[in-house]
Amino acid sequence: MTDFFKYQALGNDYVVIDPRSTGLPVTPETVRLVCDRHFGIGADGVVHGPLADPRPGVPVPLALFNSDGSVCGRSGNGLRMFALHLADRDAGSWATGEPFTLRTTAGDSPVRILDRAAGTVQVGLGRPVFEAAALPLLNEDGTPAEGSTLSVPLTVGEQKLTVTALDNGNPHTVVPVDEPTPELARDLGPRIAGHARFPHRTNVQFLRVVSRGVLEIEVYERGAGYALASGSSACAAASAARQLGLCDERVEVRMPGGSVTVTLAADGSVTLTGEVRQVATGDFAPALRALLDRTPEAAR
Ligand SMILES: N[C@@H](CCC[C@H](N)C(=O)O)C(=O)O
Repeated sequence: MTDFFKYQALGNDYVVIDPRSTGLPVTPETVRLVCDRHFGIGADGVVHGPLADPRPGVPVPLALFNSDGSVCGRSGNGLRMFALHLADRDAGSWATGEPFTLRTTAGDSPVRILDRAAGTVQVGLGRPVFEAAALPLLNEDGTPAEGSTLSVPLTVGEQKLTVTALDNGNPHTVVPVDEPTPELARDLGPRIAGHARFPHRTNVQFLRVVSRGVLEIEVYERGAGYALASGSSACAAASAARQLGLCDERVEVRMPGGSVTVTLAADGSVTLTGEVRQVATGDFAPALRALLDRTPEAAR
């Protein structure tokens, strides 16, 4: 039996916990401890699945968690890592390169392993929604905002920003800037992510349009903090740039951990393609397993 399978996508790392390999109770507390980079395995999040026996042609359910223990509806990188996990562990129809579907609280996402040796995996994230109610977004007075979220004003402390917000299974706020830097993401990112106008919080991308075919972003993730890469963030930045008329239907999105390709179809649906790699597989040491089994939820 194997307790965990660790993967990364351009440095955005997740621990896959497969209930067929371990009986570990996956709760917000156990996720926080597993993701702790000093006392646990260390990761930006956990993928828990499959939550039902995988059957060809049937969406495979799974759950996604950020490193702070919060549940998230979709993870462009997490879904692609789990797809590779199914191919690595189960082989068969999961490894043929034929598309299959993963199911999370945000809905169904088609995935496809394009090149197993190179770790090239693709996921479809559907059509993003640029509506205030979808995020949700509040007005400054705390009432629910309505209408489009393209180029809306957002005051953060003394700064008056113009941002584009959207939902692609997760809430995102794209901030066009002249120069995205890690320092900017670490400083302004959390103040936007936890802004009172986002009652569910938001992921944040600082965007520079290099050309109509190349975008550059720095990412501060809701529930995980500064990230070297993020799949749904790359898709959010590309979708916003497309809506604002700033990029073509196929763009390279550059992040500190590397680049992905985002394709924006005429119907608005978004597809992400990029590299995913397995990092490690292993078992929790008895001391850690004892702590994981003793977390409040696990103890119930
Ligand atoms: N890293 C993920 C996004 C994870 C979820 C996000 N932090 C949220 O809470 O919405 C990705 O690659 O999409």
